Amino acid sequence: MITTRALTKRYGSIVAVNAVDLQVAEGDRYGFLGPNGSGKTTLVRMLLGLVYPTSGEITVLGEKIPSRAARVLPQVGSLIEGPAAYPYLSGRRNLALMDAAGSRDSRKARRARIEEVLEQVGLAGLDARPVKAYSLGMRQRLGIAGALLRKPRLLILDEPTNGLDPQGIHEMRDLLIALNQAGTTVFLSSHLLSEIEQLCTRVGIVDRGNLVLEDDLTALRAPTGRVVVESPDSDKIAELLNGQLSDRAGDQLFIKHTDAAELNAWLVGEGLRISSITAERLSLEQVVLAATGPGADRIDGDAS
Ligand SMILES: Nc1ncnc2c1ncn2[C@@H]1O[C@H](COP(=O)(O)OP(=O)(O)OP(=O)(O)O)[C@@H](O)[C@H]1O
Repeated sequence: MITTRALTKRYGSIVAVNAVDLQVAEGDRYGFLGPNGSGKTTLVRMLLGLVYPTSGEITVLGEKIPSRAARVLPQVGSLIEGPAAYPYLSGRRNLALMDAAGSRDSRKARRARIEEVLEQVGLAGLDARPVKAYSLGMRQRLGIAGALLRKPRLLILDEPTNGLDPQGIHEMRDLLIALNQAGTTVFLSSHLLSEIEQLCTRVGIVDRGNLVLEDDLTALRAPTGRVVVESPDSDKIAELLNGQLSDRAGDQLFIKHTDAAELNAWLVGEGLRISSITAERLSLEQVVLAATGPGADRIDGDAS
């Protein structure tokens, strides 16, 4: 769906995007995660042919960008830096104007398409109020509705939840998951760890213009090979499993073992009491910290 090879953008002495190799597959919900100023907007703009790379290659839907942008972009919906709309016109009128550009269908078909996208984004009951009276969440959804008019195979969204309240963030997440399940590949940038963790199937982590890690979330969050055991008998367990004990924090023991159920059965068989036992998995935050080092505290962990 999207591939970049050694994609680089320099602004004078600033390297905004540095030799990035990106791989987004059909059906992904891909989260492009990085702190403010790490080059996300620049990369998104390059994907859409709005900014020209200094060097490197971009392929979107099998075609080179920017040279073949005119062929590809009709199949791509996008939302960058807040949706643009005419503030004194209604949402429907705005969508009609977006749709009019490039549509040869009948008026009836166009009206039906507008109602369909409004329904998709949860704005079916929209009245005649001008867009300037909308909440930010409504404007954001109207922007997505505009992006959906062309029934895109791919949605590219730059910080789609910026400025939304927790309810708005929740609705946007549900909307993007529903669109993805209906067949649309979603690529979005964000500086919010929790947003990516809750929404995405694949993640690319960018730090100061460099893609430092790219993988499926399930692979990043796979079991580490340790089991975390909490027990009032932690001293006895630590003694018994001395060779396998990898770490300890009070009554919490980190034991080298791949099967929590098996270990549990064995410990119980030894007459030891277990408060909790689970296979250890890293949080996305731990993965990001490991990939980027101390600078990663600039990525916000909290979406609210
Ligand atoms: N047109 C420009 N001219 C000069 N420098 C730019 C330009 N656009 C971006 N930059 C610089 O490139 C770097 C990356 O910026 P970019 O906006 O792509 O990051 P970002 O991760 O999207 O950040 P944010 O989330 O704040 O938008 C920054 O240092 C920025 O100052």
